[in-house]
Amino acid sequence: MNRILIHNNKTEEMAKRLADSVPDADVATCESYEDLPTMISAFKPDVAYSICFRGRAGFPRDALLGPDGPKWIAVGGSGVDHLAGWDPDAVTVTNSAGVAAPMMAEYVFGSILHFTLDMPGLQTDQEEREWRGARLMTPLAGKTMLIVGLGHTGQAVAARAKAFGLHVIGTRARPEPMENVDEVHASQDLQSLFHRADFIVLSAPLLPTTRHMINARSFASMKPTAILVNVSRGGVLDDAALVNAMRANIIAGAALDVFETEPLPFDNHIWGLENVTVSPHCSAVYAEWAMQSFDVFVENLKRWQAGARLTNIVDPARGY
Ligand SMILES: NC(=O)C1=CN([C@@H]2O[C@H](COP(=O)(O)OP(=O)(O)OC[C@H]3O[C@@H](n4cnc5c(N)ncnc54)[C@H](O)[C@@H]3O)[C@@H](O)[C@H]2O)C=CC1
Ligand SMILES: O=C(O)C(=O)CO
Repeated sequence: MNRILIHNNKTEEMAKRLADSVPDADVATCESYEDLPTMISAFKPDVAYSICFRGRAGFPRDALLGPDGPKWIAVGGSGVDHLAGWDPDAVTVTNSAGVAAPMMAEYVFGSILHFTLDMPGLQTDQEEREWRGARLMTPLAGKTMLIVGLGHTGQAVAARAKAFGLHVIGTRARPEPMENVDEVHASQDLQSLFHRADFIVLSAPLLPTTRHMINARSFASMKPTAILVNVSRGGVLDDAALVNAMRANIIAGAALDVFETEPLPFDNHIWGLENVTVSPHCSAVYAEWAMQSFDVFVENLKRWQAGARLTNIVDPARGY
């Protein structure tokens, strides 16, 4: 019988789903970061379904990857940077990439439209009961969107971008032609693309090679009218460079869902920047997301028990 540990902040429904779908499993649950190390040494799980549900600070990575840790860690999201450095010969890491991609694409377009329809200006007029007349709208059709990271999320964004009539260019680790993307470029060509983009969407994994991939040099090449949306990881973007760029009006707007430090500290300068929206790492979160992600794991668990190859295995060097 397999020992399966569910490490999440809503374990009850998951344990029930597991009991229904995989009845011959010994299941334990843990809803905190603090209790996980003790739980792992007592229970010695074969498998852990684990999600980074409270931010990276205090995440019990070492317990999960330690000698009593599971042989398979199924991450209930897409990003696995909180487990960075795992040895793939000792532990297999899988994810649920793709589940939240449609939601994140809606977040991206909601954020862009917030700026292009001048929602802040309209809100001000309404609050002041002031019929100021037309505020200038910016149509999306004919503009260029640069998607940095054409994986599940990037491709979901691209599909919606095409419906808006955007010209879509993007980068990925292995460039190959793909639907809804007019030009797919290699990741190392990124710097040469910024000057063409009206909208820049970050959806690449955080790796040593992508840390601060968007930096002062990148901002210097962007259009002053550019709008940046980051739904990937805070570390992909150099926060200090962003603060400088926004203060100097080097770009027009930014929508940020992820930050180098999460939760974003009270005194962080980003909170007070003009033309910047801040959301607390929630672009993927909707009511059904947790269980839909868990279902990816359950299907994989059936494969594991049948001795078949797992899906969604993440390569630690590539991050996907
Ligand atoms: N804000 C949130 O709540 C969420 C954030 N994420 C973040 O977004 C990232 C992407 O998520 P998915 O689309 O599901 O991942 P995915 O694994 O489907 O795609 C990642 C893509 O990034 C590309 N890539 C790798 N290195 C690159 C580089 N140097 N430059 C450009 N592209 C590169 C790969 O070719 C791959 O196509 C995750 O790693 C995670 O960090 C994912 C889901 C939710
Ligand atoms: O799936 C991910 O990587 C997330 O960040 C979910 O919040």
